[in-house]
Amino acid sequence: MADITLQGINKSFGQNRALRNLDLEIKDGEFFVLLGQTGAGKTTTLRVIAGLEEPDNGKVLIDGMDATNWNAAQRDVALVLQQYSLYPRLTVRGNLEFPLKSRTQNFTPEQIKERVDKAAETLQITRLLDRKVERLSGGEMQRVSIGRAIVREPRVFLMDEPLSALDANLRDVLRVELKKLHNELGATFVFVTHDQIEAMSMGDKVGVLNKGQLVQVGTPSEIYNNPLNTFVAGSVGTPPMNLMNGTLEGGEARIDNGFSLPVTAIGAGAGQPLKFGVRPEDLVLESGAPVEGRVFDVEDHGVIKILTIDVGQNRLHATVSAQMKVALDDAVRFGWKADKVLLFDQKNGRNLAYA
Ligand SMILES: Nc1ncnc2c1ncn2[C@@H]1O[C@H](COP(=O)(O)OP(=O)(O)OP(=O)(O)O)[C@@H](O)[C@H]1O
Repeated sequence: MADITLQGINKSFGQNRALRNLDLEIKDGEFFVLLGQTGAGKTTTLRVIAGLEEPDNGKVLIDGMDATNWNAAQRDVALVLQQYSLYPRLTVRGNLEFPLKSRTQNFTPEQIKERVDKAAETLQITRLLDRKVERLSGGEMQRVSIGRAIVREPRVFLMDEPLSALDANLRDVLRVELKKLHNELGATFVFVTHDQIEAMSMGDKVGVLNKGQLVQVGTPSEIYNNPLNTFVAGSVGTPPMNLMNGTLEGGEARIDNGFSLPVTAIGAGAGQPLKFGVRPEDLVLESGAPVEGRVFDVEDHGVIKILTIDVGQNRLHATVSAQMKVALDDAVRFGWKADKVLLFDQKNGRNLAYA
């Protein structure tokens, strides 16, 4: 079990600044998700925590102790990767035993068997123990790689997009299982992904990384409901938040080349160029609503429909009930939930509620 703290970490590869003054605090036993697009610095952050990458400056603390100069083995962390990195010719049991048989470990054969059997049971792969790894499916292989981390009983599990090579159904199953595993083990998990659904559904805390900087850390609902800026607002939600340029006048949002609707006054933002943010589920479609738009696209998702609506020069997404009868090119009327509209500074993208 361990707290992890990164303080002022910088890491460059040549001209390329992968991490910029990164501060991060992960609490003991937390399921912490690092969310970011490709190249944001997620893997580099994990490798710095693991002791596989040396930061140019800054500190890594584990349980409050300065671990910056500790090697990977001293840190007692286990890394699970997207690529399985298993030994294909060994059996599942052979792969699970492997980390316990290295020269620096002093486990008796009984202890090894006990740990392997326990991990296999936890991951429901007992029936596969004698099978060669090369004859497993992708999902089974990923369970084995997680098993290889579990047998070591590390203080921290570092997971680098472990589900991204799996098909969607299997990803859903393993997402739930990983959360259960985290509860059972009570260990600290740091989980890296570019998939916002994974991040929001798994994390106790989510840290949003952009260009080597941590933009916001919060619970999934804080990140969703109160994004620090337009970058975070656009990083979570399917489809993401609608963002429209406009100004605030007399308690109304005047959307450029579009429409006017009331917003709950927050006492800031009048007279300056703004971006108004509203989630697709906070647009309200009903006859008699104040604004008219035209349906550009309809996506039927079974339980809900996602409409793309053109209003003047703005293109908005709205989530509606699957029962709503609507077709391409229909005229629809909508309003919004005035208390759900967020105001962002148009220039720097910051949520005015944070300013
Ligand atoms: N060993 C390396 N040599 C040179 N550049 C590197 C190296 N490792 C990472 N980088 C660069 O550092 C930046 C951050 O990379 P990193 O792999 O941490 O991002 P990431 O968020 O994990 O991306 P992805 O989702 O694509 O894996 C990228 O611009 C990458 O090209």
